[in-house]
Amino acid sequence: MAAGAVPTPITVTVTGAGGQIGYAALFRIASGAMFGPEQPVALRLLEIPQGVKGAEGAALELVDGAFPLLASIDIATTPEVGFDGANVALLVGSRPRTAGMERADLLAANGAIFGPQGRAINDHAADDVRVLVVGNPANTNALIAQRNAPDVPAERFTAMTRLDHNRAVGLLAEHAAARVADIAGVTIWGNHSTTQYPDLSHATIAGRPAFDVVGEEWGRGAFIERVANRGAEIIEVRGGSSVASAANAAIDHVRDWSLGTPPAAESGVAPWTSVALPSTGAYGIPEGLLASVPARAVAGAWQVVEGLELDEFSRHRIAASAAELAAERDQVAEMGLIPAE
Ligand SMILES: NC(=O)C1=CN([C@@H]2O[C@H](COP(=O)(O)OP(=O)(O)OC[C@H]3O[C@@H](n4cnc5c(N)ncnc54)[C@H](O)[C@@H]3O)[C@@H](O)[C@H]2O)C=CC1
Ligand SMILES: O=C([O-])CC(=O)C(=O)O
Repeated sequence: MAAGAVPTPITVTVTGAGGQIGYAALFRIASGAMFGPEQPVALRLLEIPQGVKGAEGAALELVDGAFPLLASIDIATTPEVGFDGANVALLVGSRPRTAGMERADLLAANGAIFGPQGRAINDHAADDVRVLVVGNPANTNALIAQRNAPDVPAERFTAMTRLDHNRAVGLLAEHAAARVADIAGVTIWGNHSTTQYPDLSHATIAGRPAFDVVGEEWGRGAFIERVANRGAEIIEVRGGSSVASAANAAIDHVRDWSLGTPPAAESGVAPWTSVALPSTGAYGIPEGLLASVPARAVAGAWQVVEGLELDEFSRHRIAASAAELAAERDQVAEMGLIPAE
């Protein structure tokens, strides 16, 4: 690109853009939080007819934000139009859980959304499309979308466990009275559900093993329970599911994917984050399941952090969450939501 030339806008399609997470995410995307302060964005808001007014209202307010990086705003009501030329697809649109519901209850309600969206991404999105599924049950919805998009490389489909990751880091920092910036090596393994395994066995706080600082009993007990049930805790306290922290995590996820995982802080521990990616069999997770693993983004692609030693506790927890994902996969296969192998 010639010096001083303006980069081509990145087209970001946000489904459920008229809903709560959409509302919290759009303004930050427009402000440059996702791709940096030099990169223009074209926003595409995909909604169903009942949600269009919300998207229209958000679009009016986006104009009123006078964001220098916002190249255009379009509203679509079909996935074919909504994903046309999309470079980044944030699949948020789906029904949120309310008090007393488990994620499995959402499979039937939301699974049907992601097949047609996967097909539209396959047929209409840009060749470099990158997909992040936020709508729950996120991992299995992402599997449905991915399996319905056979022409898109499987690893371009991801599901969001960055919120769990950020929760784990935030709660560890709070408990240890440490700085977030001093924490490294936290991993969320498995499903974005209560079977997830927030793992501190490789974590460090200012270079010291986290278990030496907070104790293994807390790190393998109350900590895991708190992180895995944080979504329900938020629903109980706020009266609705996480919104701003979810939007924040989605932006963190796509920003790292596009710009790379930031370099190590002073503690020197090579950083990683947590991403649900189609498994290639690493760490004993059955191939194809979208399970959360430790990963870093390099040159626009996620790389799984390899070679971490897992003790019996960790292996058991990872296998249990992977088994839940396999059961969800079998359930949606029975429902005809993913094509037969
Ligand atoms: N992975 C994660 O860490 C988290 C996931 N979530 C999930 O995110 C999803 C959205 O949450 P909220 O924004 O709070 O819900 P919301 O109900 O405020 O918004 C959802 C929006 O999606 C729209 N929608 C429904 N079906 C659609 C379709 N087929 N195409 C396009 N849009 C569609 C609705 O009209 C609505 O405007 C929920 O499934 C929630 O459980 C929420 C927090 C964290
Ligand atoms: O718990 C929910 O339903 C929303 C969610 O995914 C979370 O906050 O982690």
